[in-house]
Amino acid sequence: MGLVESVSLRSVLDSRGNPTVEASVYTESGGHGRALAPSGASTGEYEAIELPAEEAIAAAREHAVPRLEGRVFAGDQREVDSALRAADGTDDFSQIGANSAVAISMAAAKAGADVAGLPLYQHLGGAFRGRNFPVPLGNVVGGGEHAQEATAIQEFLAAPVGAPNVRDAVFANAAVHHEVSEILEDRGIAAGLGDEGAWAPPLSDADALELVAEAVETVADDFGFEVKFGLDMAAAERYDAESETYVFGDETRSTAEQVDYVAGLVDEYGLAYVEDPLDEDDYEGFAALTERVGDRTLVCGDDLFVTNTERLRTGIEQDAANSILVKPNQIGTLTEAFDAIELAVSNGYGPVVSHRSGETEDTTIAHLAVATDAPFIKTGTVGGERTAKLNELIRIADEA
Ligand SMILES: C=C(OP(=O)(O)O)C(=O)O
Ligand SMILES: [Mg+2]
Repeated sequence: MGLVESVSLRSVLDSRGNPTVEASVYTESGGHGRALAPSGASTGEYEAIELPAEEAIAAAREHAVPRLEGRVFAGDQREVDSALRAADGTDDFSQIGANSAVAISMAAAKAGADVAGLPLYQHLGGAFRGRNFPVPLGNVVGGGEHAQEATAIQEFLAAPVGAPNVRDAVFANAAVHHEVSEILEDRGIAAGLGDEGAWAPPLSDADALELVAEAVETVADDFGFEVKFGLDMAAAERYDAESETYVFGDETRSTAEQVDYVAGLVDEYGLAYVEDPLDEDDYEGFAALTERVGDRTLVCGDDLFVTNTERLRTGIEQDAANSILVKPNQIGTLTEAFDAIELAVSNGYGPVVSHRSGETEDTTIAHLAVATDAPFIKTGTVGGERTAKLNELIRIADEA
């Protein structure tokens, strides 16, 4: 039925104007799936390797495609993904590229769904999937590696935790984005947009915190439900291993000071979410912060866990966090992203399915979040490659 007949690969544009890998999978029965790889800028040291698109395509054509065509069924995701692993033969997909791997993995899932005549979320989630929808975390202000001359903290994320449905949540985030723009205009602060479509104003972190707090309060009043906010500090990008300090703008902090600082922000601003507050090697620092504030906010590991079950297991053993960011291209296959979610959930960690700063019109992560009943999805606020996922969530909610 769903035997893979052919796999084709090409290089296309991503949202930063860089080449990325697109895969098409066709089955003998006429099923088809197409998927595109995203790309990070503030990548974790332990992520699977993204190769230059043309290199990844050539390597996958040579090593992976022959192991798939006529040999695996598109609907059998584990079989597809273990064929990709076997074809690559390394731990980090450095042979065929995690970008080729993830594009093929997601395209096969879509071809499997097509053969089964099911929407992707239903194919992935099965008959017993949950009925919840993820709360979208929407990047409204940002800097770090995603914009020049802007905040040191990478992302300020609206979190409409009280929204009654996914549509209202998505529109609340867009309203926060508009509100931020109005406040900036009133204060005469010119700002461009960062890679993810967030405002990138030349503000200190302290000023940006005040501004976003004001914007979410206004929108919460307008919409009549609770809208909080959170942060992705992307602290690994700000950690200087030699001096063992974090440098955020004009401020330099020791690890203990960084823990104090973040714990203070959680209480001062009622933060719903803090991602990568410490360096990607600092399980201990994460654990110290989680002990302090883990009962009232999500402490999420992105660069810390890189969607890798082994690193997540270490985190679980050390009580390092209570949440994991899930980016399929960090690990290379949908199977391993699923495994990370399953391990997280069974240990009380909340999975947050996530886009990358370099994105495409691909909507797989919206389906992945719904299929796994993930409590949160982080996929921007405005901009076509972000709204592709947000609008897909609204469509899924309408049809579910
Ligand atoms: C989405 C992020 O950025 P990037 O894709 O650049 O890693 C992130 O750090 O969570
Ligand atoms: Mg991050």
